[in-house]
Amino acid sequence: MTRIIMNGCNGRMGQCISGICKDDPDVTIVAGVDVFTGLTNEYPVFDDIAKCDVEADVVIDFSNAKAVDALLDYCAQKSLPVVLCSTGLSEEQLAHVEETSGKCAVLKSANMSVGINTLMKVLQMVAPVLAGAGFDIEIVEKHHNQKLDAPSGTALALADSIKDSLSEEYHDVYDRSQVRRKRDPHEIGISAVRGGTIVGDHDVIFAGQDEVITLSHSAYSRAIFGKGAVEAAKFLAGKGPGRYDMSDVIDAK
Ligand SMILES: NC(=O)C1=CN([C@@H]2O[C@H](COP(=O)(O)OP(=O)(O)OC[C@H]3O[C@@H](n4cnc5c(N)ncnc54)[C@H](OP(=O)(O)O)[C@@H]3O)[C@@H](O)[C@H]2O)C=CC1
Ligand SMILES: O=C(O)C1=N[C@H](C(=O)O)C[C@H](O)C1
Repeated sequence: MTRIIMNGCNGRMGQCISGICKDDPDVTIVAGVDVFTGLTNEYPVFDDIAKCDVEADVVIDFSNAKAVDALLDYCAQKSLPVVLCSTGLSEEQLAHVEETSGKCAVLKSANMSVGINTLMKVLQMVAPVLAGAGFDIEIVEKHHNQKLDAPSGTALALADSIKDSLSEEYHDVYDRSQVRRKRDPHEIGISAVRGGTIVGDHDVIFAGQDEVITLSHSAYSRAIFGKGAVEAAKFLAGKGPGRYDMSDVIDAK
């Protein structure tokens, strides 16, 4: 039985994961942490990770970038593996993630779905061919109107996958409102749409001369992220210090 601390337990993803864990006999949430304590849960809830004094095997985090530093310090101090899913982390926080992975197991992924993680692999095959043939690369992401960060962590991770696969240097461009020049062929344009209850759509557009290829992923429910996070928690429990990602979880299946 994998014992989970759910950081951000009263948010959209925290509640989704609480439902998934109820139906999975191999996992149990032993405690939750959330600054919002207005919900009733079947496990104790702490308003600060530092107060969470329960025995656990792993933390799943879907909270807020602001919560991540205290979480990393807690996991490092307890040598507790952490599945880090919050997005919008600063460069300093990314360095903190790297440093923490020397003290405990850290699996950081901006998207826990099988589909997006497969798309990343597909992009590494496709992008060198299409970029080599002069296709421009653009990413458009769409999310609900409650999302705090833009562009999405997934859009940034898709762009990173593409850049890793290319021999020439490419750079991300987020805002063209002040630009008075033609598009640089080595740009990866990233655009964010926010509205309604869109769970998460990502289009990777390769635009060439008289032809366009678009690779799209649409999330129809948060369960795809929740199931991935619970599988990641099972995988990470008991692992020693180091950096892991969703491809480790998917490949281990
Ligand atoms: N990797 C992935 O696959 C996915 C990642 N995400 C990311 O996960 C994060 C959460 O998403 P979502 O569930 O939709 O967001 P919500 O805002 O619905 O939930 C986040 C919860 O965390 C709480 N919170 C804020 N600060 C802290 C803190 N310091 N300690 C503990 N809890 C805190 C919030 O409280 P309050 O509302 O009072 O601020 C809220 O209850 C986001 O960064 C999102 O981008 C989302 C989906 C998939
Ligand atoms: O905030 C969300 O909702 C989501 N955030 C993640 C991101 O920023 O990429 C993943 C998913 O698309 C939903």
